[in-house]
Amino acid sequence: MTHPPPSSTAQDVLKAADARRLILDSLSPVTGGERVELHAALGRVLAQDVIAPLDVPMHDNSAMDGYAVRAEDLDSGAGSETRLKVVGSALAGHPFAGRLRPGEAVRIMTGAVIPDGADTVVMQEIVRREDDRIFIPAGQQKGRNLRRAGEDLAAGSVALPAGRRCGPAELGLIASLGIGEVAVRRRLRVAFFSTGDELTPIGQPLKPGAIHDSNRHTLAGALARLGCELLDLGIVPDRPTALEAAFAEAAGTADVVITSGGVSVGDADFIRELMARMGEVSFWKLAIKPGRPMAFGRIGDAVLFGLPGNPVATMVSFYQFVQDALLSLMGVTPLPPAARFAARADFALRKPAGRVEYLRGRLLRDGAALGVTLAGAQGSGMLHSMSEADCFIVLPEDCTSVQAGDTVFIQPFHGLV
Ligand SMILES: Nc1nc2c(c(=O)[nH]1)N[C@H]1C(S)=C(S)[C@@H](COP(=O)(O)OP(=O)(O)OC[C@H]3O[C@@H](n4cnc5c(N)ncnc54)[C@H](O)[C@@H]3O)O[C@H]1N2
Ligand code: MOO
Ligand SMILES: [Mg+2]
Repeated sequence: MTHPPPSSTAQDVLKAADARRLILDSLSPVTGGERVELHAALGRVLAQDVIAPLDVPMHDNSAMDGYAVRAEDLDSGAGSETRLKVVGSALAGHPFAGRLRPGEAVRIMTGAVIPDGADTVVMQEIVRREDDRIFIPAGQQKGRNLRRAGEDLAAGSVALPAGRRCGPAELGLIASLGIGEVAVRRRLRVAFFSTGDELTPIGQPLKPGAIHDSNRHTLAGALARLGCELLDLGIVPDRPTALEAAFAEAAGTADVVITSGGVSVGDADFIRELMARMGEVSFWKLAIKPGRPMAFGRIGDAVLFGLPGNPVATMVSFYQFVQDALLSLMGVTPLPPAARFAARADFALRKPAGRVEYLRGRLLRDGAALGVTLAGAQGSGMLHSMSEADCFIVLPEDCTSVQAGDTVFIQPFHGLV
């Protein structure tokens, strides 16, 4: 296979934001879905709105442990305290059966249904009790300490919109509605393989110049966290026929194909040409570091990402471009905004203008302020500092230096996956 001469003209280089937009604009969600039981819905994307079949909460209930009373019995001014007779009790799950009459109160616990006739709860701490009598200071407000029926969700309203990815809060909310099964989009099928003659699976001896394949394991982890169905196609050598067969198999079975390595301009870098021959491809030199080369395209209906081989470049490309693309294909709407926070740098460095740099950083909790330090050496093959890091420090294209004390932007990893 022949290669076009390496090109390094400025117009080849795309800004990260433009590449992201180009990718997202070209994608639409996969079709098809299934119904799953609630316990299996974590990480899944709702295919339909979830409508509340009942009010949440279902009844007016108490927000405090105390006494349910009738506000009109109380002295609302600065006068003397009110004396009431305790005629019964209401606990969560055990409503008071009767109706409150003038001069009466019911002992009530948090979550218990407000008895008929009562309209206010007075918290226990401000009430004096003597046998079955209570004394309430003047100045209580009508309607205090009540949680109204339907105040969280009214029956018939949209509890969760289609396109929402279910996290713990969504599972709890769906359960609170008494719904045990939800309609979700089908899982995204993602095929992935590593490319490179030097790559050796764990457990096999390393020949001279060989290394263990790590990218497949980082990708498997990142994809599993997103809830994708994984098709691990292993290691494929730098041989066009082998790569072509792997692409054909992957594109025939998966929605998305992700490869790592072989995407630059070296003599064994065949990915871009193969993708172009088998389908269509936009090859980009991106104005970012690490992760400069990346191939994006399609073979048939399958979306392809040819990620750069350097292990940290693979991860940066995944988090900056692939993750949102996968969420979009999974049907997530709206995509979560990129979480960026300002932090005080405790390091100094210089960088050339022109590329966004994603440095591996470690957050420092320095009193109320957020600080950040470098997580270690920043070579694009160095996974150790990636494992030490809990955020990317994002230095924009036009930044040329950072001084200790400068404000920089960070992306926490927990916002990425
Ligand atoms: N003349 C140029 N050379 C390079 C450029 C460039 O613009 N002009 N870009 C550099 C950048 S930036 C990167 S990143 C790499 C991308 O290279 P490839 O995608 O072609 O990847 P390989 O050449 O196959 O491998 C690069 C490096 O990564 C190691 N690797 C690959 N796969 C794995 C894996 N699965 N597990 C662990 N390590 C892996 C591989 O052994 C190499 O060391 O190109 C630069 N060159
Ligand atoms: O993406 Mo490359 O990692 O800048 O070396
Ligand atoms: Mg290469």
